[in-house]
Amino acid sequence: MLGRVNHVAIAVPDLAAAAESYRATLGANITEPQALPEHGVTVVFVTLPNTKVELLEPLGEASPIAAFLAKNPAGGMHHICYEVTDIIAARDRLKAAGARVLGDGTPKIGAHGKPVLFLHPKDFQGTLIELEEV
Ligand SMILES: CC[C@@H](C(=O)O)C(=O)SCCNC(=O)CCNC(=O)[C@H](O)C(C)(C)COP(=O)(O)OP(=O)(O)OC[C@H]1O[C@@H](n2cnc3c(N)ncnc32)[C@H](O)[C@@H]1OP(=O)(O)O
Ligand SMILES: [Co+2]
Repeated sequence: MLGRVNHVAIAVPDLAAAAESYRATLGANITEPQALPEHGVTVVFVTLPNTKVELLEPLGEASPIAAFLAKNPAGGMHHICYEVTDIIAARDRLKAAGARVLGDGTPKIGAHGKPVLFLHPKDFQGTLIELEEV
């Protein structure tokens, strides 16, 4: 069911500082900041030869990363995103297996303009999983 790792996400308290650290200190290519109010985050992607790193900063009053940053004020690894070819089939298979699909189970459009869903970290070894249809 799982394809490539699309991205690994890091929640950060200061997106500009994190992006500058990746650009200037690590010499990475980074994208322009993208505000995604429906997801409650602003993102920058670090583009790498084999995958991407997504830097996330909270946006708005009800950001889903606010509690995570309260527990990890300096930031930290937040989720891993796997590609799937059929997100509805993947969702239904996971639900049938007892995994908790977050939200109402309807995919949202993610940062790449593709449908995404999230799976509860307590069901997957303490790691929040994002699925992205490609
Ligand atoms: C940019 C768009 C898109 C893309 O295209 O790439 C994105 O990536 S958007 C990224 C942000 N969106 C989301 O994270 C949506 C899904 N997340 C959620 O619905 C919530 O964050 C959550 C996972 C349900 C957590 O809810 P929250 O209210 O923050 O915390 P809880 O207290 O309910 O947490 C319960 C439990 O889980 C632990 N936890 C929380 N977040 C993580 C995490 N990222 N990784 C590992 N574990 C996590 C939390 O610590 C709690 O554990 P205990 O303390 O043991 O109870
Ligand atoms: Co993501």
